[in-house]
Amino acid sequence: MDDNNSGDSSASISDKPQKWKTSREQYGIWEVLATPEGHHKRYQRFFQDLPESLPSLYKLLRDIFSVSPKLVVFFLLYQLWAGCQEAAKLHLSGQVLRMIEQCLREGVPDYGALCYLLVLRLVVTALASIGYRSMDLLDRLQYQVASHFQLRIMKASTDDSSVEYQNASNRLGDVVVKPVHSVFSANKTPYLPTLLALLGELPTVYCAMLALLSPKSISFASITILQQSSSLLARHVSSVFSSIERVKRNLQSIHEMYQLDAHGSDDELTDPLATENTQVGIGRGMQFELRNVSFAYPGSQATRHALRNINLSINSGQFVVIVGSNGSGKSTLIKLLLRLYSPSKGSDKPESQNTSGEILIDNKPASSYSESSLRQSTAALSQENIVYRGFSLGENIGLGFSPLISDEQAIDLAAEKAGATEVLKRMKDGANTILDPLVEYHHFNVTKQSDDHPLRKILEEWRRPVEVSGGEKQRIVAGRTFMKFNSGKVKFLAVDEPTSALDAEGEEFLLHNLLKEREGKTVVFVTHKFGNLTKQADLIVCMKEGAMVESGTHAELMKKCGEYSKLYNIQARAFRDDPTPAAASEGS
Ligand SMILES: Nc1ncnc2c1ncn2[C@@H]1O[C@H](COP(=O)(O)OP(=O)(O)OP(=O)(O)O)[C@@H](O)[C@H]1O
Repeated sequence: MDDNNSGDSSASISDKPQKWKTSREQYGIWEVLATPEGHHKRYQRFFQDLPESLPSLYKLLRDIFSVSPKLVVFFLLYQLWAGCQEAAKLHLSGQVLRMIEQCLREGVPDYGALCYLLVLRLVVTALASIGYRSMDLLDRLQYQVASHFQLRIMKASTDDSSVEYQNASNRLGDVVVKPVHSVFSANKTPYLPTLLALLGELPTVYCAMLALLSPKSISFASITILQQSSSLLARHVSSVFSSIERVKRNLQSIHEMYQLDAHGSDDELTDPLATENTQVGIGRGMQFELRNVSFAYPGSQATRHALRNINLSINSGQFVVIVGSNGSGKSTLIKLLLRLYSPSKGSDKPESQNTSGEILIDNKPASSYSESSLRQSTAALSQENIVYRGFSLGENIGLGFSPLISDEQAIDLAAEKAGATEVLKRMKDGANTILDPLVEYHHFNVTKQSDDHPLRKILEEWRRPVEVSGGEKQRIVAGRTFMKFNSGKVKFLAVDEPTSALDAEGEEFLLHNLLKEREGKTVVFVTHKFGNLTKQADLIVCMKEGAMVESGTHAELMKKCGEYSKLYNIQARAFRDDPTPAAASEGS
């Protein structure tokens, strides 16, 4: 969003004299534009538009009725009842009080009439509570009406997809527009709210009984005080109940939050990474040792492990390349090194029976490091290109190291290393471009206004999509990784095939620049593309079906003529004049 005028609470937006006065205000990250209008003007406009809108309103009501006549009739009856119930309750209360007054004055109680009125009052209260619960049916009506109109819009604007929509909608069944757990628990306890509403009537029943049985022991003042204090009490009790309910719902999250907090602060004291940072500073990459690591994804239905019996040592500062066919476990291995998963994590869960082994980082168990310090010490670049909504492209890069999120120079440098400079230059607003700004309009139908309305013009401009290609997104995300290096704390760089959408030149540029950042870091790349990368690697790990089948340098593995050399030759063959397997098998 353009915030050039932030803080200017009533700057005029257009140069031309307009009949609209537009104000611009900043609320946090939101920039709010408005053309304030007096109430009388709004009503005037409403009444002017009314005759034109009446036929459409009539059609709408007819359509809603056609969707579900039964529910509509129920809705109307409910509205009628909702309007009457409070009046009925008030009327009956008055009758009961009059009857009690008569008892006190004349001392001759009319048992039958008083009991009749009390029962009637209780029935009305119960009906009011049941009626309120029937709002679920109205939710259902709302859902049916919404689907009906969505289908109509689809039919009018597009093609056959409306048939698919209708089928999908039919499959959804009679759902209500509410979280399913609230529907479930509401159905489980249908009588509780009614019972609570009836309990609220107890003071009235008590007064009536007292007036009948012992008229001398009560007075009007005591009845009034009892009624007032009991309604106050009922309100407080119900608010206590709802607070308990809220606490109950959030108890687990509160508990988890404090556990996280406690875990974080304990770890900070004992975290080997934190101590090393302060004692010897950075200067060497992380060292990894995997001992007999087997791993299955929690809850996975796969019949074989994602990783099987991996024994691997990665020395500090090494450049390692992991290769292997699809599904061989390369990304999983990286995720374990990044401790996004852990072979022993969640050992109390049944699925962890499928995971075993140990990962050591700098000769200490990976679990002895806090997750937060590991996150600080690692930088990961993967195939996922997430550009966060609501942030500018520059901020998306800056998020890699948030203390410098407003530092244009640092962002420009990171963008340059990732090959994203041209992407930013291409945009009208450069690094300030927001790909998909969050735009809301409220209260006032901007799109219905005349073409020269200032808000309409701005809305159209904001909604105009800014397109970037997949490769350009990859460059922005790579910029975020380069930004993270500014922290000076990164000791491990994990790169998982981040160049799938990049052109050959962009790929080479990015990989070259990433390798230039090797100093003081252990670097692990996952790749399908052999060649320069594997030839430069200190160690190549070759994976097949979850197992590590080979490891060594390019020259060592080519001599072995095993899995690595087979995969390498398949790629090399494509670049040879004589692409026959025989020619290819001659080696590197
Ligand atoms: N989140 C997950 N949940 C369950 N199983 C998974 C998950 N991610 C991967 N797997 C499974 O684990 C195995 C190894 O997957 P992994 O992504 O590590 O392979 P890969 O070698 O990186 O493959 P590719 O070259 O296609 O990226 C595969 O069988 C895959 O289906």
